Amino acid sequence: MVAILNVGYLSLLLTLVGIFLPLHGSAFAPPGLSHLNKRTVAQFPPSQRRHDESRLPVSSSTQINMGSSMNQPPPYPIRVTVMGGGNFGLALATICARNGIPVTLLVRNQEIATHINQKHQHPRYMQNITLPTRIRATSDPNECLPDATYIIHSVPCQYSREFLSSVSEYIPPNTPVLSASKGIETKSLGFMADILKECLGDERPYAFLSGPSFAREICEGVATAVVIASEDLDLARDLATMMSDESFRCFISKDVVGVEIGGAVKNVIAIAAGMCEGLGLGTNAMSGLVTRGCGEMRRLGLTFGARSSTISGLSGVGDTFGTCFGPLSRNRKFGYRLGRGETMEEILASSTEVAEGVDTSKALVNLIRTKCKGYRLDLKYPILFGVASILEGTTTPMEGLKGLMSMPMQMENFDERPYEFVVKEEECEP
Ligand SMILES: NC(=O)C1=CN([C@@H]2O[C@H](COP(=O)(O)OP(=O)(O)OC[C@H]3O[C@@H](n4cnc5c(N)ncnc54)[C@H](O)[C@@H]3O)[C@@H](O)[C@H]2O)C=CC1
Ligand SMILES: O=C(CO)COP(=O)(O)O
Repeated sequence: MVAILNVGYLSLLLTLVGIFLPLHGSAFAPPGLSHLNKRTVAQFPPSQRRHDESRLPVSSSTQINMGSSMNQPPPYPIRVTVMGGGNFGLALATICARNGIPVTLLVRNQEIATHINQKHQHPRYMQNITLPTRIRATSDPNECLPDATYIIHSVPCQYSREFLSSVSEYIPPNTPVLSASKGIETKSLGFMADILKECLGDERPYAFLSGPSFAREICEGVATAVVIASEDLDLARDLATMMSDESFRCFISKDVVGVEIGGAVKNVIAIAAGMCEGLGLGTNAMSGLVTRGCGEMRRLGLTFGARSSTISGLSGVGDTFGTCFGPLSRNRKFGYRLGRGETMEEILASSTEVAEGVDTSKALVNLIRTKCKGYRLDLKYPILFGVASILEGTTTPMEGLKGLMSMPMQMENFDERPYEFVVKEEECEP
């Protein structure tokens, strides 16, 4: 009996190890940077060689105090700057620091930078988390952007344009930028890819990180899997290799649109899921709502050229599950309070956290109205339109629920052929 249990335990352990092994590592390769460590010191990641040869090797300021770390630094000079010292910026900087990479956090205020440098904690975000000593913070873009090998952007979507415009002059034309922000800008109806290209130019290589990845769990070193998408697969591969370690596993993709649509829509579905819980509904309602929400995400994704497999992947269904069912989501919490009967004004006045789904919801329905063909789009996207009208104050969560429950009968999947046709086809089969 003990032997059987041990075999079962061992195979479960091996499965988990398989899921979270670093991107290029063989089953028993050392964790983190295993692929990069195979390269000689003279070699650099292919995306860097191609885009930025003139700027390698980087300045000697790379050799800052390494502090204590689990992993060895990569065998070539590299430095990362994370723009945005909020929850996720801190988490992304922590991942890089854990992998031995000198990382600078660009924050808005020098007092916060000094606090982080001295106490290795953020005064406001990530309470009770001690940051790796390798993370340095500054409020001076000139100090950390011109010689960064990679720049990570982690400022909320609605503030990104203003922020990027203020720092663009410090970012050299070829430096690759990895965006971790999720959402659609209300003014332009653009995704992060559009905002970045408009603010930093469309020649530079961009990548987009998304998936179920709560900042706190990352900082606590709990196993997390994400996807990094880029039209430049070499860049996605290099970033994924650089960031993957024993607790952070990056997959790669070329489907930027799909990854961005998932990241934006899941926040709106999470608000709906929170309302469902706040209304006191049960597991049946929640499961039905989230599944139908993912269907709307897929419909929108396919309209915009995303791959169906991306929607069912980490950045789509995966992040939707994390955000709708996990306790940490700010969007789910926002929806919960709405479902309990609080008004938008009350929630906004008493909350220090940004629920990005609120703005994204507005942007999404405008985007659908502008870009999608057909009439009664609200019947094609009832959850997305329903959340928007609740946030606008034209419907209550209870009325929204009643609306969903009295929808006209329709095929479960929008791309299914009508039933009669399928029957006829089957009848014709030999
Ligand atoms: N928190 C999380 O667990 C995750 C967050 N993300 C994404 O990362 C991005 C950043 O999110 P968080 O770090 O959680 O946000 P946050 O609300 O914790 O921090 C926002 C940061 O942006 C900075 N900022 C720069 N310009 C700003 C301006 N004009 N107004 C307000 N803030 C400004 C703030 O100083 C702050 O450091 C978001 O798009 C979010 O969707 C993605 C995955 C997980
Ligand atoms: O995107 C997230 C986790 O993947 C964070 O979600 P919230 O913004 O709802 O907290």
